[in-house]
Amino acid sequence: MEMRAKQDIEIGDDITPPLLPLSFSLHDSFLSSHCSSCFSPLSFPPLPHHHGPLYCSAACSSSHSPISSSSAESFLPLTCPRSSDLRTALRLLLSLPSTCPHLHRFTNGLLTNYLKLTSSPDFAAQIRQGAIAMAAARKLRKGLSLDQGDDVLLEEAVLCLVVTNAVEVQDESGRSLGIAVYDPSFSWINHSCSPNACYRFIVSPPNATSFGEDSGSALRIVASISEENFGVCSCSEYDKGTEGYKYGPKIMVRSIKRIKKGEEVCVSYTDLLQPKSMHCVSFNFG
Ligand SMILES: C[S@@+](CC[C@H](N)C(=O)[O-])C[C@H]1O[C@@H](n2cnc3c(N)ncnc32)[C@H](O)[C@@H]1O
Repeated sequence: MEMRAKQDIEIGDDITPPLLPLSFSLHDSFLSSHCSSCFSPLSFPPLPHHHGPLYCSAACSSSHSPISSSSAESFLPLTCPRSSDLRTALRLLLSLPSTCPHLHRFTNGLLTNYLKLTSSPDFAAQIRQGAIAMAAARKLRKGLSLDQGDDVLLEEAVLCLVVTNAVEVQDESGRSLGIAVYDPSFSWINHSCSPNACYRFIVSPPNATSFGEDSGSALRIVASISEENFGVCSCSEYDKGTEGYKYGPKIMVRSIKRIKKGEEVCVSYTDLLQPKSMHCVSFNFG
């Protein structure tokens, strides 16, 4: 899938409204200093060696802690590498069907890239290890233990979905606080080394209106089926999307060039200040 402009767009225009995430998680190193729900800095000093979620307000706690506890993330081993990926995937599983009908794309329209990602034996082993940790946590929450023969395909697919679609959420100083997965309005936008749009985050506590949030901008892009997906899926299958969060880091997309109606809208998935040769090669989209 790809996204195209619905109309002519001028440079510097907002092309999406602020979008709330479908799932998100702070990186381990920010769990003790930032709110796990809205990602704003906590007003009290960091709690050393703290691993679970902390919240800035009762509103954040009541919106997020039920999700955090039903996702089974507190049963993950403490030493999991990149546990923000696993927490994001576990939280996403709460809103997805418990079976895995399409390995290639979930019913919310998001691509998993399962076959492509698991074609590398090293990466396949990492995905499997993460999926086993997730499946074991889900079973432990029910007082059960994972059996050797248990199928972890659903967990593997959702972890691949996170790897494919999650973006690093940065604060104003460019620090990467955690990751978030957004619905197809954002996630269907492809990468370009010469993008015509960029994105930024709105990280603020509930009820605080941040700059740009009240701009009243509408969604000015529309899904289009790329050659690769032609005949495999139709946009209407995914129109409803998945219900996301009420709080969390919001994302907005803005044009950085004039874009003509029908033209594909692309962002750069990486820091454009890196040498060009590096970031184009690293995605291996060839
Ligand atoms: C966030 S998704 C973007 C939407 C995706 N094209 C889809 O059909 O859902 C990221 C994935 O899209 C594909 N992709 C993104 N930009 C691409 C590009 N410039 N060329 C080829 N594939 C691209 C890669 O498979 C990548 O892992």
